[in-house]
Amino acid sequence: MTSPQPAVGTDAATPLRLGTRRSTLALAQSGLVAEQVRRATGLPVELVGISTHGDVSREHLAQIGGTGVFVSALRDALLAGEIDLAVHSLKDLPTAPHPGLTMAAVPRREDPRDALVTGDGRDFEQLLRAARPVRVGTGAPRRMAQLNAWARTHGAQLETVPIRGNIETRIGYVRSGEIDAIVLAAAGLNRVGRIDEAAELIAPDTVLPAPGQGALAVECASGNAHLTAQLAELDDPYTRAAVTAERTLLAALEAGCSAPVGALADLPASGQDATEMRLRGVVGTTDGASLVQLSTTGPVPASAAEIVSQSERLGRELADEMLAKGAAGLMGERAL
Ligand SMILES: NCc1[nH]cc(CCC(=O)O)c1CC(=O)O
Repeated sequence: MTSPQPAVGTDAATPLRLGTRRSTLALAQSGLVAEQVRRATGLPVELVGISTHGDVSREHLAQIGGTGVFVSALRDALLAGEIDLAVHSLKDLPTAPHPGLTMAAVPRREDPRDALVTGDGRDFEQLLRAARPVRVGTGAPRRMAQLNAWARTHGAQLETVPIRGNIETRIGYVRSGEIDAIVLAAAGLNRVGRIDEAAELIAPDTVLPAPGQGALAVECASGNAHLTAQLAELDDPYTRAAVTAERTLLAALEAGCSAPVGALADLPASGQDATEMRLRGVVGTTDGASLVQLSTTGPVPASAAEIVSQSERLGRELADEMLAKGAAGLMGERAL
């Protein structure tokens, strides 16, 4: 994985060290960003594999707090100066900024939707017509709430099975027939080259993705001003605005990373002429019996300065409306 170091004494540029986990998805994401960084800086970039306790003990990890452990190992390496930059799935990052680190770039987001992989290629509604409860592999409260609500509109029943592991392992449960379907982020499937295996890309009107889903965050040490400026070239202002609105909504609902909150900011009108940004949000009980789903619109930020202020305002506005409709009570079930 590590490309050859330039021999000592040569005048080859010192490579930028991009820290990455070794999962297929992490390597794919890091590889994509490494290529963009090479183009933007003209510097060589080497991938540095970071092993985490979480990679060693996955079962335990799921119980002690999911992907947070992976994020921390990369952040520790950044703060220790062992690596220069790290790439995270934005949806795995806590909403609070991390002291000493800067989110230097949010590259252009790809498909934010959830995808459904099924054993026989049937889509969700076809599966619901089966006589027995459909077994869907997901432990995410957000997905459980919205899939259960969807099943209810068809008078059907779901059985959600909390499966764990990386994308390959999860698809394996469907292929072996242990479960009927699995829900995965389309972006992740796409990055590992398996999007063709999706039976359905789920419309956000039915299942809103996790805040930040499909987007990446490129992080470096705040003190590294030169690199921060170079990485800014990778930033996509529109993606930055959208994920800022989504993550502000999440934070304002005071929801943790595993809370049943879906959010998506997009442009309801297509193309360059869009003047409005729409933010949709949902919270619900995991059984899908109660959902609070609302949307609001605001102006598309016209400048870098407006991205933060306008997107944050949109996120807070929608959170206030959702809280007024009882959102807090629905999330409260997590404490039970
Ligand atoms: N929860 C783990 C995780 N974190 C990011 C992705 C996919 C990539 C992305 O959303 O950018 C996934 C897998 C999944 O939810 O299917």
